[in-house]
Amino acid sequence: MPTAYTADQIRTAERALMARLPDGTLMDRAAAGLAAVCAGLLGKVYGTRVLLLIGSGDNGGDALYAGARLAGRGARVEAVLAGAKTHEAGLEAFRRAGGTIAGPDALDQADLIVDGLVGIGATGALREPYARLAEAANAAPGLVVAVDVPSGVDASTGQVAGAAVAAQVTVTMGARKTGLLVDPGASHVGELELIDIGLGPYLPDPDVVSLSHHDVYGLLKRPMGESDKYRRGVLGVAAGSDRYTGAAVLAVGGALRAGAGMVRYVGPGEPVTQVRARWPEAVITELSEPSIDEVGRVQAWVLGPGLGTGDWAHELAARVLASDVPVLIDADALTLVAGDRALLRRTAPVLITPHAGELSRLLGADRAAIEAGRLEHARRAAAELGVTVLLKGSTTVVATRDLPVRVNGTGTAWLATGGTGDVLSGVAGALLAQGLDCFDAGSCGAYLHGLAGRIAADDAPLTAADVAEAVPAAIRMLRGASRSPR
Ligand SMILES: NC(=O)C1=CN([C@@H]2O[C@H](COP(=O)(O)OP(=O)(O)OC[C@H]3O[C@@H](n4cnc5c(N)ncnc54)[C@H](O)[C@@H]3O)[C@@H](O)[C@H]2O)[C@@H](O)CC1
Ligand SMILES: [K+]
Repeated sequence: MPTAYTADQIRTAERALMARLPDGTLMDRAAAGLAAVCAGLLGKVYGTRVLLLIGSGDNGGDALYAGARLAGRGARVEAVLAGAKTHEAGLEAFRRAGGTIAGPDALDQADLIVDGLVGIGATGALREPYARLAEAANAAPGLVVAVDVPSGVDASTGQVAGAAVAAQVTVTMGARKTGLLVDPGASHVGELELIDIGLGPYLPDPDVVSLSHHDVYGLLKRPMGESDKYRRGVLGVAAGSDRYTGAAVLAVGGALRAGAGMVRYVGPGEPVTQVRARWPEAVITELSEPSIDEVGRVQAWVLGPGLGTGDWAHELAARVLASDVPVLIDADALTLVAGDRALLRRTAPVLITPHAGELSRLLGADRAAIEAGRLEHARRAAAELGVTVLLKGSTTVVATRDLPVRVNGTGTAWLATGGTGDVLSGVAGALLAQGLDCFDAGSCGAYLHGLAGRIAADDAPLTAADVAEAVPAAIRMLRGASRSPR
């Protein structure tokens, strides 16, 4: 399971490791790894032009030592010294190897630009001249390799407060940093290369984790010989209204494709007609009153897509939430809960699946602040509301109390289209009904949904129905990856 850490966690581990090693060993390991990645990108190192952007700390030191190694292999290496001071020993090694100092104009001639401005020691938005150099590097024609963290990205949170380097490759030292996995930071990273500097034994419990194919395949339930549809999990779906019918069709579709043993759909006349036409597999209860008394036993509910937010919807939500099984709350039901927090007073578990706008209503926080600080707000919602939170968006994160947040690594920008959230609630709901807890159902649901999105899109537009359709292919892909040697 890939793990990531805050800057403070990394520093503490580095101190413990450094105490056991001769001075300079870690930086030497870091620089060797960085130089090897740069050499791989350059192909033939001899005769190429490399430009280092050097800040005042050890991040610049890494870059200078790596630059010295590349100069030793015949590259023409220049450094722009951006800080009031420079890592002395690194600069000396760089000069000894034939490296020279240049002005920012040299950026345009470089085949490869190494961003050694700041790493885990940065605080706040990049100051000048760093900010200007970061933007010039992004505009220059050469490949950009970030050392440890793209400068301008907060290593611990992924927040980007101003200008930031957008790298093609980020070479990170010792362990992944949380900010490399969470947007907006994650979108500045490019390919992520992890250099082993021996930090492993000194690392604490991770700040965040991201699941792999193998992890998700291991968490999913598979039908056994004695399974029947009831044992495979019955999901109730309370969704749709006479005004919004599509959401119900998509949520039921997501649930069926993700392997629910049975889906019991409840709703008013219009969506019932649509669901019946599209999904003859669903068992349907048409509601004239907002009640679930006539619905048979279910192991979990999905509540909310297209439900509406009037009195009828409120009453149905109250009835579903009064049940004693896990409930996934999405879309309109999140609006209902934001207006009436008492609905959340229940003993069985709750998984909420908001996007930033829905979470802003639940927390009374600014939407832009949530987009900028996804982790912090997902954690806060889990703590304040006592629920598991799946915060949707460019990086989906799943938070629950007292466990490292799970950051979803699948997905594609093509998923940002109407109805995909309804499919996700069906997929995660099916996993809840199969007996996964809210945290596993949310994180595996997001993972499968993202993977299905990639399969469905294949670099072209998709519809929400395509995503539901691709869920079985996503599950097969997990199986294939889990079988092959790792
Ligand atoms: N500590 C270690 O043993 C190792 C550290 N390594 C490298 O060292 C880095 C950390 O080095 P440092 O702790 O020296 O910190 P950094 O080099 O990340 O940055 C600190 C310097 O940047 C300046 N700075 C901070 N915020 C700024 C801003 N917003 N705009 C402009 N300047 C700003 C500070 O004044 C300080 O001089 C890691 O990211 C990694 O690259 C690696 O060599 C591995 C080993
Ligand atoms: K950097």
